[in-house]
Amino acid sequence: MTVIKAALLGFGTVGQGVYEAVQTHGEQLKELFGAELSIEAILVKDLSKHRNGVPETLLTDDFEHIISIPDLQVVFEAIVGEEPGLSYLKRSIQSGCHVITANKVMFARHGASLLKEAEEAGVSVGFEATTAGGAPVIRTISELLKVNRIQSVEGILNGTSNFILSVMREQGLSFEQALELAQQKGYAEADPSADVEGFDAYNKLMILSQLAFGEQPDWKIEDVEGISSITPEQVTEASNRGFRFKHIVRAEQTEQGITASVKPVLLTEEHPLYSVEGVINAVTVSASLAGLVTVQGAGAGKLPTASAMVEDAAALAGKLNLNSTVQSQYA
Ligand SMILES: NC(=O)C1=CN([C@@H]2O[C@H](COP(=O)(O)OP(=O)(O)OC[C@H]3O[C@@H](n4cnc5c(N)ncnc54)[C@H](OP(=O)(O)O)[C@@H]3O)[C@@H](O)[C@H]2O)C=CC1
Ligand SMILES: N[C@@H](CC=O)C(=O)O
Repeated sequence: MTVIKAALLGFGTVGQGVYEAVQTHGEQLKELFGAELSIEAILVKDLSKHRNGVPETLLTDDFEHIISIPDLQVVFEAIVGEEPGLSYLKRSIQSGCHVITANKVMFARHGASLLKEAEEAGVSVGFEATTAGGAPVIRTISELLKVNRIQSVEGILNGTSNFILSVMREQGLSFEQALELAQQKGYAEADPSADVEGFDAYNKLMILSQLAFGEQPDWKIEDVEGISSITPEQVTEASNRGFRFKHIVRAEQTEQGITASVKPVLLTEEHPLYSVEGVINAVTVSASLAGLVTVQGAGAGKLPTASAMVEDAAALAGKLNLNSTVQSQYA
């Protein structure tokens, strides 16, 4: 059987979601590609961990094993931190693979150079999953607003923070209880301080700024404010007065350059982001011709994030090599 060989780096919340999505939506992918998308190997850090629902023979802790798979065409990356993700993706690009990443920490800092390397190598980089999970904000800006000049982007970009603020208000949970729930649901980062101190939203804003304005604002990481100091009493008092705390990011093109902010804000019912609740993210783009365009959807979690990654894979239809009748060891 003709297969498109793919590898998966990381088998945590997101990696498991990608594996599941490829299995449950294999027919749709096959129809798009005219061949089966086959996950040939999965890179993990700790081989001794018990993993459900995946053949043990697929697992490896050695990237060299992955990169030496003959005719490998697609590498999905869902591991944590700048390195080794960046090096693995560079190696994959140099080997002629298309890469698809969810790793925003890495992509916020190195996305522009990775995209350049990929262009030179004639392959593509999918990064929809880096920003706003399953809500297709990257594709909306990069493919549907190509002629428009983007004036600003504003929104809620951290699912964990929005979830915490929502359940503190709705269910009267403490900050710690709400965070624990977000962790159980697979929304939070491995180090959740990235979520609640605002750095995750900061990284996503950097990615959007690069995409929308071709550059990132020149500002210091100390300017980022998270939600960790907001108390249940403040949430309740705000709610009684008709306000909701929301963690809002904003970047705007001005004559002086790009200005940006990442901070909690009190919103009234009239504000469009007031009713964006739970793990949902929303981004409003102000575009020169289209006006205000809002994209909204689940900003974190296993399947919404996997959705963004397999949709990036779907965008490779027509770019993949289907001439070889490659034999998968599993087909
Ligand atoms: N969770 C979410 O909703 C979203 C997460 N992301 C991003 O996706 C990426 C993955 O997130 P998530 O799945 O939640 O994270 P997890 O912590 O659940 O999983 C991380 C996976 O990466 C593996 N890993 C970590 N370090 C290495 C390494 N050095 N070499 C090989 N494998 C490694 C781990 O291996 P092992 O299992 O052996 O420990 C694990 O399988 C992160 O960059 C995150 O920021 C993006 C959008 C949404
Ligand atoms: N921890 C992140 C996961 C998705 O990017 C979040 O909560 O938004």
